[in-house]
Amino acid sequence: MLRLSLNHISDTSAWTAAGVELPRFDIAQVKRNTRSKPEWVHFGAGNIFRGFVANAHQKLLDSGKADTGIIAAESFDFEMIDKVYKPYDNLTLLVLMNARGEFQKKVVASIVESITADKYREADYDRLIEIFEHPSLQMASFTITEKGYSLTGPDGHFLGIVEKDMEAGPVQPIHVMSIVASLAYRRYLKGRYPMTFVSMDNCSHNGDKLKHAVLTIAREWAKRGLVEPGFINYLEDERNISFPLSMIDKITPRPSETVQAALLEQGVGEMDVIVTSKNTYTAPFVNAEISEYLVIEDKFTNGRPRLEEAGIIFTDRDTVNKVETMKVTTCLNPLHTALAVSGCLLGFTLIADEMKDDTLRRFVETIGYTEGLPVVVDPGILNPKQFLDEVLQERFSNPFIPDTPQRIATDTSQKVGIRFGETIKSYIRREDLDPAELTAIPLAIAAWCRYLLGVDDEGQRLALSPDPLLETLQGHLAGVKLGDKVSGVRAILEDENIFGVPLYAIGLGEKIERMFYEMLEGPGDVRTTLEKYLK
Ligand SMILES: NC(=O)c1ccc[n+]([C@@H]2O[C@H](COP(=O)([O-])OP(=O)(O)OC[C@H]3O[C@@H](n4cnc5c(N)ncnc54)[C@H](O)[C@@H]3O)[C@@H](O)[C@H]2O)c1
Ligand SMILES: O=P(O)(O)OC[C@@H](O)[C@@H](O)[C@H](O)[C@H](O)CO
Repeated sequence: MLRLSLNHISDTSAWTAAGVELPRFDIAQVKRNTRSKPEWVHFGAGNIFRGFVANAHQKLLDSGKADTGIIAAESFDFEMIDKVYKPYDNLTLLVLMNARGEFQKKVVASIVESITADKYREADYDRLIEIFEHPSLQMASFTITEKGYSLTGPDGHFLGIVEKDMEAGPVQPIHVMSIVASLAYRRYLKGRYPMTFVSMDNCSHNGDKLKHAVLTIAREWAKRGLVEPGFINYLEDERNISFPLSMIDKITPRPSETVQAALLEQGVGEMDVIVTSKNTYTAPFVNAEISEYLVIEDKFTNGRPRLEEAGIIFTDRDTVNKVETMKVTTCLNPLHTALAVSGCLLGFTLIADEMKDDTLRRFVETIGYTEGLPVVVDPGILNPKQFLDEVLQERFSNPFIPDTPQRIATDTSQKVGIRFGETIKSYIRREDLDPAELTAIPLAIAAWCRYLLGVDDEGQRLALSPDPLLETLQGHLAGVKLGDKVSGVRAILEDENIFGVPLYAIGLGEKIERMFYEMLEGPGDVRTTLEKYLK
């Protein structure tokens, strides 16, 4: 039985016989190079990082175009490092699946160190500081989910840990944004060396969001005299520290037990899927689709790996902004969220199965083609219609991609403003369009509110995916049952922090409420409401 470790992959013939591609570079040498000349740290050691970003870098290592690896830093869920990085020598088995169900298997070894950004693990934390004090460091990248950048809670006030970090200064940070600010401060003190921070999360203007969060923390420290004013200038000056925008796209589902079982049949063992106590789904393998796009604003202050030679597009800010707007607000993520909440309500556990359902297919086609495309931003480098065609006809429909509505429904409160609010804003801006005429987007929002009830379309209890606002949102719907004609749904819909638009002022609030109450009438009425509006 093959087991993922540096020792085991040295038996190349056994892995090759199992159809697994192996790294073609000298891992020990790259590890030594990285130790003495660290160039790239990544925060958020999750699936997309291992399945896409690390694999892209491996292409450079394999072809001799890079000689240092990536250092994975985990600031939130330390169990991942302890359970799927260290025991497997930081290796990942990447499984890419095409629409015929064939696996392309590859060992990704470009992550050569894994570190917990845990102030109680001194050796790790000291190494992180050493890395940030090193002039060679070119970039820190991030896939920490949208909520990772959030410093405030539902009430608009700073989170408790953020307040503590602001009081304590750069010595003992807990929140990932404080950790980053504090490491940047060490770099500033050491030599004011330049570097670049690249957010690769699915949020609009991700680089700006990262910059805003890091600067907010730093400014609070400066106000309290805990850092010098020069540090703020250092962070603000784009010749020192840059925060490019990016757009990342590759459907990377949670590791699936079906894939684990198939790997076992193909002779690869010890691939257990782990759900950590912080609810991260992780495994020694990552399963993903083949399609991938990563577009990054080319604004690096201390050099960068030649990732363009691994298929990554570097371009100007305006183009990234457009391509990200196209994907996150129109052509992929809104459709995903609509399938997520409706799929959970209707008992689906696979996105591809939802695409076989006529009503749900019509639902996302209407959001994409009918409501999204008229206001889509055309980035020039990718054609929105072709991108949408590929999403709907190939990517979502691929039955071998084990993606679940439950994964995508995670943190929906953090995403609806971007995924639906931006299109609604475009309808408000355009004189020839009226947001009140929209149908499928309000239906998706109504379905999300109906989902928050925690009762599926058959009237059975529904376990909801984690969401930082879940308690508050469910509080508005407390005691509401099927058949009720009153509820606190209006309080949810009125919250402009969530949707980014005043739904009632633009004639959508009442419409969504109406749809919500129709879905609430009785068992089966989520489906009948969707059918009624999507005829
Ligand atoms: N999976 C995909 O299909 C995909 C595709 C494109 C973009 N993305 C982006 O990448 C993000 C991560 O996706 P993934 O598949 O790697 O998820 P994952 O669950 O495998 O990993 C999430 C990572 O974020 C960290 N994290 C979670 N909450 C955090 C917090 N509050 N503070 C700091 N770190 C936190 C976790 O510890 C983990 O390292 C997504 O939220 C999205 O923005 C994902
Ligand atoms: O990762 P999230 O939580 O922002 O969103 C869930 C999915 O919509 C997302 O991961 C997509 O799979 C991804 O954006 C495809 O590129």
